[in-house]
Amino acid sequence: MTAPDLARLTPESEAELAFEGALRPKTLAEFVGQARVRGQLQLLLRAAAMQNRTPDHILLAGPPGLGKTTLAMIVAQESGRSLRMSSGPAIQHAGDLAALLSSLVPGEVLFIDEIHRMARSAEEMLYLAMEDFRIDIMVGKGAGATSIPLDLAPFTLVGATTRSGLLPNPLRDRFGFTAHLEFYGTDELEEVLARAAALLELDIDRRALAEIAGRCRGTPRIANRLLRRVRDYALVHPSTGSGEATPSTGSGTGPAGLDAVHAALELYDVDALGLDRLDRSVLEAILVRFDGGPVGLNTLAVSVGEEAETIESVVEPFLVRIGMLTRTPRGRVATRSAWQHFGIDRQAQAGQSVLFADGL
Ligand SMILES: Nc1ncnc2c1ncn2[C@@H]1O[C@H](COP(=O)(O)OP(=O)(O)OP(=O)(O)O)[C@@H](O)[C@H]1O
Repeated sequence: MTAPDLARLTPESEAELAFEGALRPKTLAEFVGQARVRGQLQLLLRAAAMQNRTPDHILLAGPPGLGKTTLAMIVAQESGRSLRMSSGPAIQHAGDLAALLSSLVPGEVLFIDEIHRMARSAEEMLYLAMEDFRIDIMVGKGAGATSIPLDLAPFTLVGATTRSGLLPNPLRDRFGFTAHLEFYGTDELEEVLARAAALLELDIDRRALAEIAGRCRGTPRIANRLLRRVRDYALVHPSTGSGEATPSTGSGTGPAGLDAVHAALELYDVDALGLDRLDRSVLEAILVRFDGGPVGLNTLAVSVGEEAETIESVVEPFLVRIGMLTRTPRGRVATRSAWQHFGIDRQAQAGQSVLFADGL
């Protein structure tokens, strides 16, 4: 049995959703990192407040777990408006969207997660709604069909996407502002972790936090998830504390320390760079089965038994960012760092592949 994927990027259970909810920053000031995006949003919200109008529509683009939902909630909170949440996969017909839009109260913030997965017919309805706060509802079919215009209450749409390239240009152009969320630096992640540890009243030493920060793929969701597993580990194995007495409890084991982090992350199959089982199988497939590449996305997906979309939107962005993978017009190619990280000798590997190709 393989270890559960700690670094998988969507919340996996009700308990995890509740855990994420408890740790979500509620204001822009509490939101760690992404300084440029925070500044841009602040300006946009202040200008709208000064003119007493709904803020412009906002598109949040970036890999999963970087804070898009959190920012949508903050936009509503900071502009003193209520938030309605939906997602692209839940809007499969224009009628679904019409029902949602026509029930918005004036000034409401509508958050559509995974907006790139909305039905095409709904997308087209959204163009008019975003621009003129109006939709046309089709009644009847065929030659007798008529369209009835319906005025909507003004609203702010906040769309989130992990694949902004899939959004049609007319939709992308209707957002007044697009925020591109970047992976977080280790200092920022340490701050995210220190904040979460304080909220969870978890006693953990600074070196342990720094170690987790370096192993969470630049992603706050994974940072919080790893923290939770380390907390479990330290609870079950109190001897993995830092050894320093905790002033508050007087306990001899002290705060959770580096040993707990190393042991918990090894148990959950997260390596020194934060790569998890899927990251490693993608890289190993490229290195061993395809001689380092180039290999096409679909072939790669079949070879590791995973959806191409997951590889493209979840696995690759981080591997590209840490310089292990490049995308070329001919396919994915592993870099020298990837060969080194896996300790595979490129020449020896090429020799083996020739033998296989010759049927020897
Ligand atoms: N800048 C941040 N500071 C502190 N915590 C953060 C930050 N960004 C995200 N988090 C935490 O990470 C978790 C995931 O964030 P969120 O749900 O907003 O990500 P997302 O980008 O919407 O993910 P998805 O694309 O899967 O919907 C939340 O628990 C949130 O508290």
